[in-house]
Amino acid sequence: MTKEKDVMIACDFSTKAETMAFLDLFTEEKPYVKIGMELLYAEGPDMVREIKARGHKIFLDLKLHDIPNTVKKAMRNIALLDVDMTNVHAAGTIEMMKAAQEAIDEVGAHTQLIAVTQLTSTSEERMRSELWIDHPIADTVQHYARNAEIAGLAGVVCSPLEADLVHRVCGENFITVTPGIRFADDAKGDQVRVTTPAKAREIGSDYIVVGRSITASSDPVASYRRCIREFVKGE
Ligand SMILES: O=C(O)c1cc(=O)[nH]c(=O)n1[C@@H]1O[C@H](COP(=O)(O)O)[C@@H](O)[C@H]1O
Repeated sequence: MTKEKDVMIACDFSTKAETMAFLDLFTEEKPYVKIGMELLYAEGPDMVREIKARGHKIFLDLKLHDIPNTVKKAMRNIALLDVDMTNVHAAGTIEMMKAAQEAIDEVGAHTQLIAVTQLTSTSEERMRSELWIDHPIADTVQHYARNAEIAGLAGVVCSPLEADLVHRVCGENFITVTPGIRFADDAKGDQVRVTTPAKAREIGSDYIVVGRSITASSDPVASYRRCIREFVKGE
């Protein structure tokens, strides 16, 4: 079975006006968009409904991490928006991830739930010295992915460098959504575990999440198309 691959644009803007002006640039395609905390906290859920009504698929990235009961209730409200994808932190435990999935199932939404394994801005050194996680990052990612699978989730967020490792433990149908994407000549910024769209394809990511390499580009549509060519089409 060939799985769908796609490019998600991280719309990390602070206002609706900015976001809509950005999306208006795309006259020929309807990119999969990721809406995060910055925009949701500023503009509220109506913004999500509006972008959905314009025909975009939406990954609502709110990274829930709390006690199971609170996460379940919050996830119910996300599920009612019927977005295509949303996420929690795998560090919240299997019980918390199960509670989140239950909320989606109870609402009957088609939303795919995925779990963040280790943020792409985290290094192994920082995990050891600050978080006291004394395991290689790849092992932690694999272990958290397995926990997400046990909880019944559809996949994980991980670095593109780890997509293959995740598929090896959780199978090819388990979705890998991978931020930490940069073109070879781009600045890394706050990201640590990064690679290019072409390399992400080679390693086996299912979706790449691309923010600044598209949104801060002098020609965002051209940069988006470059991601599609390199990652989806393998050209
Ligand atoms: O869940 C995410 O989307 C996410 C997880 C992660 O580990 N790393 C990560 O960068 N992200 C998000 O992916 C986007 C990456 O943006 P750029 O670094 O600008 O490409 C941001 O919106 C982050 O919030």
